[in-house]
Amino acid sequence: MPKKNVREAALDILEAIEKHQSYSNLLLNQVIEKNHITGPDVRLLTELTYGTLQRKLTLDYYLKPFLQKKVENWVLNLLRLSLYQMLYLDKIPDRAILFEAVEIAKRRSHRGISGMVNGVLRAIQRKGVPSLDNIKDPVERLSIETSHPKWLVQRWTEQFGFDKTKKMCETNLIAPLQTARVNLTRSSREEVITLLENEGFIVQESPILSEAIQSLKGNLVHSDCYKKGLITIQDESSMIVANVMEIEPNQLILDCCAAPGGKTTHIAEKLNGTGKVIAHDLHEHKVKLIKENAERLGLHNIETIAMDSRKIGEHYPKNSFDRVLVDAPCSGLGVLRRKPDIKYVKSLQDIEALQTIQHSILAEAAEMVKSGGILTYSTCTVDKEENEGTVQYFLDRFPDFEAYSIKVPSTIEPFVQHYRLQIFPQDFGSDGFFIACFKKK
Ligand SMILES: C[S@@+](CC[C@H](N)C(=O)[O-])C[C@H]1O[C@@H](n2cnc3c(N)ncnc32)[C@H](O)[C@@H]1O
Repeated sequence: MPKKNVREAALDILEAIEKHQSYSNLLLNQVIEKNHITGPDVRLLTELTYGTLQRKLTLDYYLKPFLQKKVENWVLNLLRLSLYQMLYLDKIPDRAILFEAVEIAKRRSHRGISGMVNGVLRAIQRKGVPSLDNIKDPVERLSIETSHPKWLVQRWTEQFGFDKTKKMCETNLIAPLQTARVNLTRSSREEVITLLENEGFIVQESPILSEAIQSLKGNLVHSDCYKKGLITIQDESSMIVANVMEIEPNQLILDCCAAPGGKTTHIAEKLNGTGKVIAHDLHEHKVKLIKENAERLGLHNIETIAMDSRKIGEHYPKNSFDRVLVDAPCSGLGVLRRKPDIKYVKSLQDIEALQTIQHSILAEAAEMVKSGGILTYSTCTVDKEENEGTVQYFLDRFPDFEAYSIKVPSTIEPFVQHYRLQIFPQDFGSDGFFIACFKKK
């Protein structure tokens, strides 16, 4: 198969994202595979795609005075892609950026378009981009400067204050470190670090969790340690969830929203060969991912079922599980560093619709918990109404549960407030995340 030029591949991905064909991370992997892109080109493609997407609103602000009339979407994306390189990447000379942009425009269209692309980029080179100081409203300025929609910056400012919002928006522009969880049923963190170093990776211990490692160089998915089931790629915030569930040997645990199985497998590891985790997700193809992960990690105490967790009451007797986890489908506003497209497509209506689903799943999950058992609710989002609102809904609706103060490692303790934990991306450099526990009386 012919290899596609990296910039053209980036443009394809940007366009597909805008047409809502898929999420950026999935599209990137598909394009890398399809075009046999390898080594430094993978890094460049990732940087170009994520960088341009992350900075979309800022780039549009800069481009606006140079565009006389509306341009086709692919042309706008080509201009964004080129300007991103001109402004944020110092290793690529402007003349190379302009040359590539014009060549792509020529291949895709007629002379008029390539001339216009050339003209706009040259004008920006000559005149420079407009200053952000022209924006007087602080919320609007933060929105443009960090490329988050204004409604979201406004909402976060009302919920958490301007300073916290500013830090969050700025952190969302920084690529996260890859982190992994060591499968402690098979190895220790020290052993895995040595093995990975022998493979040429540069890794270090996580300062916040004893089973976590951080990769400073190299994609751990390609390591032998990963293939042999010694590690799972997982964000540190996600790893906190199984840590607060107070898992003990021989427990029966229900994971209501489990695919691809990051937390299911962590729970199974904590059960250390005893007990059982029953893992649900909506569709068979998603459940398959949990099975594959369990097999890779050599975990035999996991049972998977494709099921709508809004109907679990039809499948199990009441009060049958020691622990129940609802790692709910959510607005995902805590993972904007990994999925920048989310910030442009999620709306207030989405948050409300997701909350309704969360309420239904929690209502069913509540019935499943044994007396004295713990129900854990978590999301990878930062939104007070979605998270705290759901907690309040639950406590009001289920008086047989009480808010249960979560027990976290000492490094995370200062962040627990009112029994629950809202992690911001700037707190530890991990995903924005929310965790609350309820104990059945
Ligand atoms: C946040 S993700 C779960 C991530 C997973 N717990 C992990 O750690 O790998 C939420 C999951 O909920 C699933 N989901 C959404 N609605 C559901 C429902 N009604 N019943 C069961 N699963 C559902 C989605 O398919 C998605 O896989």
